[in-house]
Amino acid sequence: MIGDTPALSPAPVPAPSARPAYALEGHGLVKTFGSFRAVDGIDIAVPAGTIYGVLGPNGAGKTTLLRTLLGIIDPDEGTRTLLGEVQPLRMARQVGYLPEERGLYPSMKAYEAIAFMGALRGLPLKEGRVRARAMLEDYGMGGSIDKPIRQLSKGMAQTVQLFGTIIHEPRLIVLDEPFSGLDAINQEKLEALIREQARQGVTILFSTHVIAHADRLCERIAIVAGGRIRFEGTPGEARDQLRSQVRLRTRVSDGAWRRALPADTVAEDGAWLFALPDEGIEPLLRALLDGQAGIESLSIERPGLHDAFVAIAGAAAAQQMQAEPTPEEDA
Ligand SMILES: Nc1ncnc2c1ncn2[C@@H]1O[C@H](COP(=O)(O)OP(=O)(O)OP(=O)(O)O)[C@@H](O)[C@H]1O
Repeated sequence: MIGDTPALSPAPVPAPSARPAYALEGHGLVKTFGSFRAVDGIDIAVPAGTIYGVLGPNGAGKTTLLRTLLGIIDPDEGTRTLLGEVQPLRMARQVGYLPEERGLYPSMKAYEAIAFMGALRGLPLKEGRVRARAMLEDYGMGGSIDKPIRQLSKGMAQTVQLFGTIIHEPRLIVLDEPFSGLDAINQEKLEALIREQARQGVTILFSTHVIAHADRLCERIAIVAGGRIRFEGTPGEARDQLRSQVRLRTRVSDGAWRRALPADTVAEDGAWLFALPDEGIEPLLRALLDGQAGIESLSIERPGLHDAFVAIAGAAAAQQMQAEPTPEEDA
């Protein structure tokens, strides 16, 4: 949405040593629409230079949270700091924001649209045009440089908007559901682009309802449901909230060894399934060997981020996420 650009009153870029530890901070944020609390008391801190994911189902409050942090909407309660500035809009030229509702002028040529978006964030048009052409060329979209937006596929137009979001080389990039509407190849390219920006020291904050992207990309995540953060930490820490599962297959179906299996063991697809015991696997292994259970296979399965999400945000929220359309359906 090109028009989504606040009035600019740039603050000077601080020297690297003066840069804040957190690119974005929110404390006690509340945003209500009527009596509905879309953001219901959120504390968040996005470390500078990290890739940070806000993960949650539709309606969780992700967009409202991002917009509140950016200063596009004001919270009813709480405070926020963007790149060390308590008035977020003062840092607008240092920020690239890709809103969920995409939109470009259909008659504008692809490179012009990118340069125009850069100009809205203070980049001279001439420089923007040069950069835009190079970006499209490097990305394998050289054939689309001079095409009007209306002739581009939805995914290509989205890429153009993404380039317009980053052309002015912001220090903070905020992307609202950037993967939706992209096919698998372009999702991969976007992941690579996000990693490359992070390598250059840019902070990336993105929202998603697709757990795999967050799992692959993010150093830290916040799981949001019902306007609240239910978990904050690394994807690994989210997984650690759950115990690993043991999957055991035996050649012998019964025997005294069965008493060694934990009480919560269930049978699934011809295997025994149970949570890894607190004391580890060795005592159980010994009992199985002594009892001649005939171990066919035994695996310890670490929970995935999806399992952690189910446990943290609740099965209902996870089901809602699974019901989301695939990129192809989305396109
Ligand atoms: N301007 C508004 N007026 C009234 N209700 C709103 C407004 N903006 C958001 N909401 C409501 O607040 C809740 C959170 O919306 P939000 O867009 O922040 O969620 P989200 O997690 O980004 O989900 P989605 O991915 O579907 O956009 C939703 O129930 C939504 O209907």
